[in-house]
Amino acid sequence: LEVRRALVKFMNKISLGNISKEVNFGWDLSSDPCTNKWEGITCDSKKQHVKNIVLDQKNLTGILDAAFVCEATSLAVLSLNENEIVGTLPQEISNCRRLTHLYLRGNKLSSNLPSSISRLSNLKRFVISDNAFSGQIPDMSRISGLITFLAERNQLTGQIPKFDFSNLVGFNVSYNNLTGPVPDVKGHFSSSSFSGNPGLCGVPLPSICPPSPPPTPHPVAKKRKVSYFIYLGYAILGLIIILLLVWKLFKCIRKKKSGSSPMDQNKTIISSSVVTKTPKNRSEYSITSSPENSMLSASFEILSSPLANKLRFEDMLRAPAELIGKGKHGSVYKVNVDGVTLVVKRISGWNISKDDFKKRMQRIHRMKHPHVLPLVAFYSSKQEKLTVYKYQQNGSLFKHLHSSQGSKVFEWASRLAIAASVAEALAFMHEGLQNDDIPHGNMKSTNILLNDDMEACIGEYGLMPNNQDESFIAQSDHSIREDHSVAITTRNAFKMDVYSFGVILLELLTGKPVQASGYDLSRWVNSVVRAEWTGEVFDKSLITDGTNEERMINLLHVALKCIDTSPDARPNMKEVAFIINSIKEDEEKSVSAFS
Ligand SMILES: Nc1ncnc2c1ncn2[C@@H]1O[C@H](COP(=O)(O)OP(=O)(O)OP(=O)(O)O)[C@@H](O)[C@H]1O
Repeated sequence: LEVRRALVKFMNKISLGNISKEVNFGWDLSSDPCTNKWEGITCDSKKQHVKNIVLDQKNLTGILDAAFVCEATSLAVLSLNENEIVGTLPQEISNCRRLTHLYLRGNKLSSNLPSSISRLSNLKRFVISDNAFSGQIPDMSRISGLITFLAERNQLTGQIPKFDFSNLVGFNVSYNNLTGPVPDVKGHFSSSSFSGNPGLCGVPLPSICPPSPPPTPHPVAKKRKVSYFIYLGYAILGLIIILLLVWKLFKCIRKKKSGSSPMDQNKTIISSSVVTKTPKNRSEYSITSSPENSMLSASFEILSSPLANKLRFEDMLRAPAELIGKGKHGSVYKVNVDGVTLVVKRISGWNISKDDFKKRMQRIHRMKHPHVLPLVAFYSSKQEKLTVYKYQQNGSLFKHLHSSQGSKVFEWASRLAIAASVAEALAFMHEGLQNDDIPHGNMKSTNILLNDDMEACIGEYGLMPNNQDESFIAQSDHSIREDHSVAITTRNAFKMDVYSFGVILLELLTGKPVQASGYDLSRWVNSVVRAEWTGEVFDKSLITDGTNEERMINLLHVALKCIDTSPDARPNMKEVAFIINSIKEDEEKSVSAFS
């Protein structure tokens, strides 16, 4: 029964709940996959174990949940060719230990191939042609029985790993972005197996590889050469130390003479504390060598916060910085200044003038709400925009919901409290900033932070370009990009926040992370609800905790309204906050009635 349940879940996910209603299709809990011959399933002769699942060309548009399908531990053939399956090929595919044939040709699968496929030791045929897989091909050299590897027309990169070409009868990696030399195919394959990869070279391709580095010298000569280099290294090191000392001495004398500003010191300190990328060892957010050097402090604005009273820009830049995140919209550093831990966000890719950014930050700062993380300070120059917040050691909502350390704190009452406070805070910000056209722009569970009392605070408000910059938003917000009905206008930018808030509600209710985009989760929930399996949507831990299902359904309805494909049909945040608060009040009443 366990296997049957897992297979139904697999089908539910891969078909997005649109399971065929045809008689004899099967794939439901009331029949048996073997004796009732579910569509596409072949079992062993005793009709006890599922051996093959072949669902080619079945209009499947969901995601492939390998953990569920691999509960059928005898599975040997999984064939899902010519569908429209999205998402990734999950690591759990290696749970299908007996798998011999995996066919995924002609789908919309993307992202890296899981390294776990190298553990599928019984694999004979592996076909992933015509998808959008990227990243490196995992090492499959240990799969001795592999006879076919077809991966043409994907976006694979890196070098071709080791294969035993003498065993392979089919091999094709053409039309990817692979690089480096073609391995020795022992004459088994022609150039058509490798063509369409501009970075590949060598036989059987016409392009010749650049000469390899000269052969390593004879051991004795090499040893002599090595010791020569060691001595030379010492000499250079000595010279560098002497030069450094002279330079330091010179600097001290000059400082004494001219009483130089502490700014001069930043150049070295920042460079050593933050990853360097740009030439001349400028740090990622080093601004000292920019033309605006003299205006450095002027561009840094400390906002009235008890935290920031003593904060100086120089100290912040001088402090050791740890890179804790690098997203599409910038890098985030954790910095400790005089015992206070701060988070500095370096915003990238936003063409906003220094003055506009300054006005925007000041405007946002005036909107104070207990559930919005206050800006401690910001820096705005032509090239650089930085914002400073207090570090929240309890981390983000994302971490608590989805990381393996996910704590018990996240029972229903906490989730409801988080939903209510975030909705209220967002409603407050929307109301105050409507006329200034400043929505949040990037609402997601990593931007909901939990303060010392484990209360939710919205972080990074308004750090996204205004929606006038259509291309930026279109790239950055998948939910919007996928939401074809949305023309990106100023008017519905606030409704995009509502959509994203709806996705956060779905994360709270389902306990499932957003996969490639918020749209995936919305689509899945919508499909399950349409199929009248609403109960299936909810996080198992909520169900086992005995959470009141009616209130969960009420919150789910709010979420579904928020993620309506038509922005006009979505409620505004004030309405959302009102309903969530009434659900919360109901909950509190019922709890006090029981206690
Ligand atoms: N004030 C803060 N305190 C603690 N952690 C924070 C704070 N601000 C951000 N973080 C965490 O730092 C990490 C990186 O933040 P960042 O904003 O770059 O990530 P992101 O939201 O996933 O990406 P992006 O904003 O670029 O789309 C996230 O995990 C986020 O939860």
